[in-house]
Amino acid sequence: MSMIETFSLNKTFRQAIKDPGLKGSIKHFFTQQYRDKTAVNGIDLKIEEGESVAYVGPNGAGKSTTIKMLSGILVPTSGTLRVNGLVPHEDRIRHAKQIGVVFGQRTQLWWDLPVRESFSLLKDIYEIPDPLYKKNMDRFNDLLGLHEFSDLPARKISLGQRMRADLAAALLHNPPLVFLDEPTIGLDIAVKSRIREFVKNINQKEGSTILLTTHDLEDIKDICRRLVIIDKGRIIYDGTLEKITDAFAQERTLHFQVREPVSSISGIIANLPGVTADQVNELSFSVKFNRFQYSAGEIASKIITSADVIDFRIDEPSIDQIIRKLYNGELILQEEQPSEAIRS
Ligand SMILES: Nc1ncnc2c1ncn2[C@@H]1O[C@H](COP(=O)(O)OP(=O)(O)OP(=O)(O)O)[C@@H](O)[C@H]1O
Repeated sequence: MSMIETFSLNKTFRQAIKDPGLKGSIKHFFTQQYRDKTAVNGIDLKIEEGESVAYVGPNGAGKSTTIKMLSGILVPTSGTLRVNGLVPHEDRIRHAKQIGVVFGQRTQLWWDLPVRESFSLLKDIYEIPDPLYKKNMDRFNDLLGLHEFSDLPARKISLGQRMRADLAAALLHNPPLVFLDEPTIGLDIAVKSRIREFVKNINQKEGSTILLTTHDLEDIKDICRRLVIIDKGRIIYDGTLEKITDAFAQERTLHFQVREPVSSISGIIANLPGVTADQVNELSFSVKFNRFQYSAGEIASKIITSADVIDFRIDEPSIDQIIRKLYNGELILQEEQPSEAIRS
C-alpha cells in the first residue's frame, strides 16, 4: 500500500471579484460576483512509505492547497485521495495522529507558554505514552538543542529556535508521514543545515515518509531523492533531480587564464564542432561545450597543448537556475528529453 495515493485530485476555490477599496467592497456587497479558481488540477501522485519527496513550484502553483487536502484541512472538489489507508477529510482525528505537519510561516506552539509546556500539552493531546515521550524528547534535545530555550515562552524565542521547536512538536507522536511546508524559510545557514540534518535523520533512520515544499532548492538537494514540480495546479515533472540536470544541464563552460595572449582561440577549437569560445580579456577566455559530446578533460587538454594556461575552472548551470527557468517557461519539458518520468 502506498503512503499517499491521489487520483485526478482537484480543488477549485470561489474567489470574489471586486474592485479595490471601500467603493469596490460596497459594490461587491450588492452585486456579488465570483469566479472559480482551479488551484489543483488533476493531480495523480503516488508516494511510497519511506520516500522523501520535494513538492515544488512557483508562487500560487497549488502546493499548499495539495498539502492541506492531504492533511485533511481542505476537502477536494473532485478526485480521490488516500493517505496511509485513510481518506483525510473523512477521518480527520485518526488521520491527525498519523501525520506531523510543520508550516514554516505558522507555529503550533502556545505563544505564552514555555516551550516545554507546549510539548507536554501535545503529549496529552496525542496520548503519547511516557516512555516514547521521554525517548523522543531526549533524541530531539540531542539533535535540535531544545534545552537552550525550552524554558522560554514561544513568543520570546528566535525564528530558528521556533522552527526547531515546531519540528519537535510535530514529530513527538512518531508520525509515519511528515508534511513540511517551507521549514527553512527565513533561517540562517547554520539553522537551515541543522534542520536539514534532522529531517534526513528522521527519514533515513526512522523511515518516516517526507513531503517537503520549499523555495530553497538546497533543501531539495540535501533531503529529497525525488522531485515533483507543479505549475498552475498540474504536475509538470516527477522524477529525480539528476534526471532534470541531465536533461537541461548539458552545457559546461571552462574558464581559462593564460600567461601570454592567445592569437586565435577559434583556431584552437576549429576542429571541435559545436564548441564555442568567448574572449573575456587579453589573458582570459571561456569555452562552452556540450558534456554529452565532449569531456571536460578533452577540451582542457586541447587548450593546454596550444596555450600557456596558468589556471582554469569549470562551471555548470545550477539546478536552481534550471528550475527557475522551468518556472518562467524558458525551458519546456518534452517527451524526447532523457527522463521517463516527464509529464506533458
Ligand atoms: N482559500 C482560498 N480561497 C481562494 N483562493 C485560494 C485559496 N487558497 C488558495 N487559493 C488560490 O489557489 C492558488 C494556489 O494557492 P496555493 O497557496 O496552493 O499555492 P502555493 O503553490 O502554495 O503558493 P506559495 O508558494 O505562494 O505558497 C492561488 O491562486 C491562490 O490564490
